Amino acid sequence: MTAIGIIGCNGRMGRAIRTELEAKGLPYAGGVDKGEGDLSALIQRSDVLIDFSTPAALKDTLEDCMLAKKPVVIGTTGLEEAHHHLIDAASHTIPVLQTGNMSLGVNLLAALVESAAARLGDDWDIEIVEMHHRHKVDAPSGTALLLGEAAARGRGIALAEHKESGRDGITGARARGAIGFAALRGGSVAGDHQVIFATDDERIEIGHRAENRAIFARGAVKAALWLGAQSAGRYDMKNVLGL
Ligand SMILES: NC(=O)C1=CN([C@@H]2O[C@H](COP(=O)(O)OP(=O)(O)OC[C@H]3O[C@@H](n4cnc5c(N)ncnc54)[C@H](OP(=O)(O)O)[C@@H]3O)[C@@H](O)[C@H]2O)C=CC1
Ligand SMILES: O=C(O)C1=N[C@H](C(=O)O)C[C@H](O)C1
Repeated sequence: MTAIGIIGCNGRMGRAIRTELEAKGLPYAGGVDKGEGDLSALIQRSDVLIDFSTPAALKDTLEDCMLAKKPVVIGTTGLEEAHHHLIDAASHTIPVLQTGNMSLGVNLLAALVESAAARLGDDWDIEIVEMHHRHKVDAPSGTALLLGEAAARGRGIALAEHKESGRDGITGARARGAIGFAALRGGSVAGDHQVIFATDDERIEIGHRAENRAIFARGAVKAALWLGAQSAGRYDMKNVLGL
């Protein structure tokens, strides 16, 4: 049976994944957390790694996984362009799955958003609103960015060139074709996302609400079991879920 190791094992997601492994009777190879545990030793004794920690940990994780030729599932968000380059480079040596959201619901939502964006012209403004618990440190959320990428793909544009986030003060009118982001933080919200398509006189709103972290943990474990049987390459949840 596939033994799964967790990077960030004591965090909210680390704990949720341990609960999921126990519920499914799957072997837990152990975990590391900030200043706790030996990363290389964990990777050696694991068949697949799951990372829900912090972007700062990613470089060491990928390097050690490459040395040991172990697949890794990356759920950590707040990743920048340089992190994505590291993932691309590692994926030539090992299987790597990275996603801003492990749930079936959000990944299906992304497919719907891509399809709607492909059918609607750029006189339909796209805005993405997300709300998360008060402890979240990154914005926009990884999921909001995943949905923004889906919308941009549908439109045949690059998100980086059309992203508008953090509006404040005299911002000027909205640019035609922009994809906007708004981030709310408060309470214990596990993760709400809404995609709004707005044109003159009408609006389409589609969204997803996570009721707790079990959906992310379930997706992460499913992804790890799937990734353990893949060859080197970069994957996302669409590959796992067959979407
Ligand atoms: N893709 C998805 O589906 C989901 C992604 N996420 C993302 O996962 C990440 C973790 O979320 P969450 O569990 O809520 O956050 P937490 O802060 O609860 O957990 C992160 C854990 O990682 C630890 N950590 C920090 N640095 C390192 C390091 N260098 N090596 C190992 N562990 C480290 C933290 O320790 P300390 O607290 O001491 O810093 C903490 O225990 C976030 O980026 C979040 O956005 C969350 C849910 C779903
Ligand atoms: O930090 C969280 O909690 C979550 N992070 C992910 C994100 O940034 O989208 C996924 C989920 O929404 C919960």
